[in-house]
Amino acid sequence: MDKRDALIRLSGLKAGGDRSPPDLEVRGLSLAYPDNENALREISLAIPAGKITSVIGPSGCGKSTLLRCFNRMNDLIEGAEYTGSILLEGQNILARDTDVTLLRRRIGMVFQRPNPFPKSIYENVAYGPRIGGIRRKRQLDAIVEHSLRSAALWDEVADRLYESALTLSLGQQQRLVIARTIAIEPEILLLDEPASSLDPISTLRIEELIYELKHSYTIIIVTHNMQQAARVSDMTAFMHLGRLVEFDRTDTIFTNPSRRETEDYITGRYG
Ligand SMILES: Nc1ncnc2c1ncn2[C@@H]1O[C@H](COP(=O)(O)OP(=O)(O)OP(=O)(O)O)[C@@H](O)[C@H]1O
Repeated sequence: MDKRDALIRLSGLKAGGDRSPPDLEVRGLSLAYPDNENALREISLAIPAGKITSVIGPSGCGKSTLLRCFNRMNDLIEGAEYTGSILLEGQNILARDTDVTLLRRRIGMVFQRPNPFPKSIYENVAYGPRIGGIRRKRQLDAIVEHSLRSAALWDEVADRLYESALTLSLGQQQRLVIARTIAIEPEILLLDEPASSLDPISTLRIEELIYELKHSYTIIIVTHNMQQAARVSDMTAFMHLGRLVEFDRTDTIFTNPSRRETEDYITGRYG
């Protein structure tokens, strides 16, 4: 089995199948936590495939909660209850019988703070493919190199692959986490404020990387940083108090929003 076959097998794609990102559509999604009945209220939106969608809005409006619905991370929160559906290629991923492990392979997530494993740089990236059944060193080497290159980190770490990931700078760690996510070939990437703990230069590198990655993935990014949303995304969703207020092309949201609440937020009148 060559590397591509291995990746295809891991991602559940058909052999020789295309890598065009799948459609993702949210329909009437509501979510309640025990102490917040309206964390999400009747959200509906179609995430365009192969594009970057930003989710913006004031603190506590439900951005991260929405993001976590896409790979069922809210299942891990006791008492979180949701209704509605999210269709991935027409199949409701919120259905009880969804294989959540496979789903999380198809929809990878990167969190706010880099969370590499306390292992070598190589092991961080090889871990997922190995769990997925790839054992041959040559194949793993190829996946590690490809993933690190895709995450724009290879040149900085090629000669120190067996050093601890914790010796990397925070910005490098976040790119490593992105490489680790890419290594299992997801189709969709969820990024929850991926640059918020980074310095401006590392932030710029992550933004450039996100922009590059959109050629291969559908990306949904939660950000507090409106300039970042304006710079990197094709589409922007503005949320407030658990509702989706407006969803449109990013340039429209930032230059000619149709809702007063959106305008107030992007012009800094609140939030
Ligand atoms: N694990 C949880 N348990 C209970 N309530 C939660 C949990 N996570 C979030 N909430 C609540 O749900 C609402 C939405 O939170 P969420 O974190 O999704 O908002 P956010 O827009 O991402 O906020 P921020 O920008 O501050 O990260 C808030 O009222 C929050 O207190």
